[in-house]
Amino acid sequence: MAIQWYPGHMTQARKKAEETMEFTDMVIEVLDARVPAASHNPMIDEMRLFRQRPQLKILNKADLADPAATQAWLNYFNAQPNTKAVALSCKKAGDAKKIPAICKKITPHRGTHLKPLRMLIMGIPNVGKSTLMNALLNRRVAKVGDEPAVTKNQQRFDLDDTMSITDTPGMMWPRIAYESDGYMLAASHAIGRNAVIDEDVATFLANNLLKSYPALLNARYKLDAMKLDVTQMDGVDLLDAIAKRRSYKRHDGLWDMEKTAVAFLTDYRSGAIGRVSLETPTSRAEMMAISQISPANNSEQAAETDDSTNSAQ
Ligand SMILES: Nc1nc2c(ncn2[C@@H]2O[C@H](COP(=O)(O)OP(=O)(O)OP(=O)(O)O)[C@@H](O)[C@H]2O)c(=O)[nH]1
Repeated sequence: MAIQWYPGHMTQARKKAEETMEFTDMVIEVLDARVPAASHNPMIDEMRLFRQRPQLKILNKADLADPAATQAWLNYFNAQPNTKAVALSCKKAGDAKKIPAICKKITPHRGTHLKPLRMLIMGIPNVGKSTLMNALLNRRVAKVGDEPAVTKNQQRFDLDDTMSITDTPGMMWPRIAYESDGYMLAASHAIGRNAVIDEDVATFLANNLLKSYPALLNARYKLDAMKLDVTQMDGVDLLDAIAKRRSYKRHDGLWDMEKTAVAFLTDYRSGAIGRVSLETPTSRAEMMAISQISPANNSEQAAETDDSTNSAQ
C-alpha cells in the first residue's frame, strides 16, 4: 500500500514552479534534517535538471536532528554534482543569514546589479520554507504554521538589488511509493492527518526510535522506573507504556491509544524526545536494497497517476 496525499492546489503550484524555473539561476531545496531523503521531492530534481540549475540543499530543523546523522547526510549530498548542502535551523536568524553568501559562491556569474541572482525556494510542505523566507528578509512575508500546505501561492522578493528570491508552496509528488517514507513524512508533519492513521504513524516512529535511540526514550518516558527494559520492547509495547505512565484512559476504561499516539508524535515533532533522525545514508541504502521498487519506477508511477483521482485536503 502506497500513501497518497496530494492537495488540489499542488498541481497548479507545480506548473507555476516549472515556468519560474526558466528564469531561475539556482534552486534552494529545503529538506527536513531528520528525514533528508524521505523529504526530497523527486519532481524538484526533474525540473531543476531539465534547466541544468545548481542547487543548495538546506537540511533545516537541524536543531531537532541527530548531529551525527546530519553530518553523514552532508557528506553524502556534498559529493553530488552541482550540489552544495548545509545544515541549519531557520528559527535561528543568524543561521539563515549565511545563505546569500553561499548562494553567490554557487553562481559566481550572477549576483550583480546587471545580473541579479534569482533563487527559487522549493520543498515539500512544512519543512520551513516560509520560516526561511521570513528570516532572509527580516520581516514576516510568509505565513508559518506547523501544519502541512500552509503556503498556497508563489511570491517573489528582492533581498537587495543584486539578489531576488521566490518562495513556492510546499509540493508533494502524487504517489509516495515507499511506505516508510510516507510514515516518516507523516511523523514529521509533512503530509496531512487525513492521509494516515496517527496510531500507525506513532507505532512506526516508536519502532524506528527504539532501534536507534533507546536511551533517549528511556529517559523521556522513565521506562526503567516502570521496571521495563527498553531493549526488549517494540513500538506497541512503548506506546502501551506511555499510555499507562500518563494514565491516558478512555471513558470505557480502556487505554486511550489515539491520545497516546498524538502525544508521542507531538513529543517527536517538538524535539521533546531529544535530537533524533529517522534515516541515515546507510539505512536509506539498506531500505532501497530491500525494496523491490527502484526510484526510476517511482517517478514513472507518479507521472502516470491522474492528479484528480488522488487529491485529498
Ligand atoms: N525546530 C525548528 N522548527 C522549525 C524550523 N524551521 C521551521 N520550523 C517550524 O516548522 C513549522 C513549519 O514551518 P513553515 O515555515 O510554515 O514551513 P513551510 O515549508 O513554509 O510549510 P508549507 O507552507 O506547508 O509549505 C513551523 O511550526 C515552524 O515554526 C527549524 O529550523 N527548527
